[in-house]
Amino acid sequence: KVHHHKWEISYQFKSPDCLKKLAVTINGQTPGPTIYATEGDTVVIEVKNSLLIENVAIHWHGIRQIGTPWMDGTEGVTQCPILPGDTFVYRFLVDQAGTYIYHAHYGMQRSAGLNGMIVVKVPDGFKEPFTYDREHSILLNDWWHNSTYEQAAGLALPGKQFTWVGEPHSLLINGRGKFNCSLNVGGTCNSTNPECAPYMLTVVPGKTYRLRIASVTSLSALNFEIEGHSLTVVEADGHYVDPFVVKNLNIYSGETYSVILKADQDTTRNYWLASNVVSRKPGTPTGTGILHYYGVPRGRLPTNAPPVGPLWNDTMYRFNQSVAIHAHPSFIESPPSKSDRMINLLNTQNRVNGVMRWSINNVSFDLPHTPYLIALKDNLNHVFEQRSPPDTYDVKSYDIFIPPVNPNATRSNSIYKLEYGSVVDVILQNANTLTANNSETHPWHLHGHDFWVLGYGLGKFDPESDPKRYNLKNPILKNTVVVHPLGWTAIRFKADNPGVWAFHCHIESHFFMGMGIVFEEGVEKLGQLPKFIMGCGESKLGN
Ligand SMILES: O=C1O[C@H]([C@@H](O)CO)C(O)=C1O
Repeated sequence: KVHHHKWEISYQFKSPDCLKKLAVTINGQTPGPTIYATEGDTVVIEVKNSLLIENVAIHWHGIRQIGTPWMDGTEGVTQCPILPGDTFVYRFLVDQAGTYIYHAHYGMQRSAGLNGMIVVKVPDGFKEPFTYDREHSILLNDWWHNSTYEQAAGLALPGKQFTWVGEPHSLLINGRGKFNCSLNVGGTCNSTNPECAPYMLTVVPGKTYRLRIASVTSLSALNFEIEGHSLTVVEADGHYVDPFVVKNLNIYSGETYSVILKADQDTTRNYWLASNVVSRKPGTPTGTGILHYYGVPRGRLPTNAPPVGPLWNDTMYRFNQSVAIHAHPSFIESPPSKSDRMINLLNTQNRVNGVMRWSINNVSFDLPHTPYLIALKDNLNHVFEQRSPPDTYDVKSYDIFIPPVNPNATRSNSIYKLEYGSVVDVILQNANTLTANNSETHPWHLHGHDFWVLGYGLGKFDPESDPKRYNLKNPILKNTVVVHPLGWTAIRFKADNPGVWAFHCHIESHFFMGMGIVFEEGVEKLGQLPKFIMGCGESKLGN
């Protein structure tokens, strides 16, 4: 089956947290419409860019784009941006049931509001390893009142002019939050605006629900809780997991989960849905919604305060939840037992010519203006640096517990070329930032593949002993994985999807500040590239 969608992207005034702000919308909405399809279907989205003076590109996060690498929607990597007034038609196969998201992948545009969910159902007759009566989708986000231009410009300024984006003003649940309007006297905040009425999840007593939960936050790691109810985690990034019960779910930007919720508590009251910042010192109030028991007046708020989540700096709590996730016993896809190449990536915060950057093995990533896919196919070798970035750093002696001894890094747009069909291990190592006694959480997202999560550690990765402890028995497959503060995460994937694929921290400001790399594999296997992805930089429309 082919699903056709017609989207117009435009700026509109929106009040998701009660304060009026220009937001990038899809057909006037933010979040955008949910895309529904069944495994094996084709989705066609005709995107018209009606932003007045801004380009756009849309990434289908978690969709592997096997055979259609030019549909990945990553500006600078797989396509030229869509110019104002132009229309671009995305067309791709959804080959794997599960919960996915879409969002802008151009500059820091995602945080302006261009995001939404993709729900891919299992084919008729397929039995999932759990049952439920109904399903609902919950999209979590963080939200700022200043524009993404202001944010991006501030991050690019040198020295003291550097302006960090700061903690979000609000947390949104399905595009709804509540800013405290008394802090905006004389402004445009209106707490009675129906646009910021809390999201209400209505449940019928005794019924069972599948909640598809996704995070498109620009910065925040979140903890999601439904007051008084436990959640059974059953899916992560499109893969069934061995079910496990949590009081609340830590969810990092770019991740998706399905949880099972039973409406089995006191049916004479309503309960809070709560989204709290974890892993950074919170500066944002709890984002709330309502779990509404059918029969209770909709407007009746719980009289108690909403849940505040775990301690924000309880890394162990989050680490333990990460390691609790395993593949479902009936759906184990075993990883190859060995890898052909090991890439050790050290994540550090640095300065390059006075500008604050993030780097990987001391290389801070810059996107070129000619998309790699086109440059590689057309042998435009001069449009990006041809020297490969380093596969490793001084793993043995680098001290991750102190600010970098050499705070300088270089900027480069060089890429990693992978042998087609080879098995690649990547070990991501977090270190101390430029500030003493500080290390951050980074969710890394790989385009074009799912990878096995072989292991997590806190502290320094030991290349001798840690690989011996890798989970090769029932590792989960994911497209986004967290690296905990001062910790490491090891993943394995097969480089078998011809194309060029970004791999980066899903914190939007961090990728903007250089925290990412790009893999190339098997581009020579691709036929002629479609012309409509071309026309920018040195890629000529007529090529
Ligand atoms: O990239 C970042 O910069 C700031 C801070 O380190 C400098 O202001 C921060 O918290 C980040 O995550």
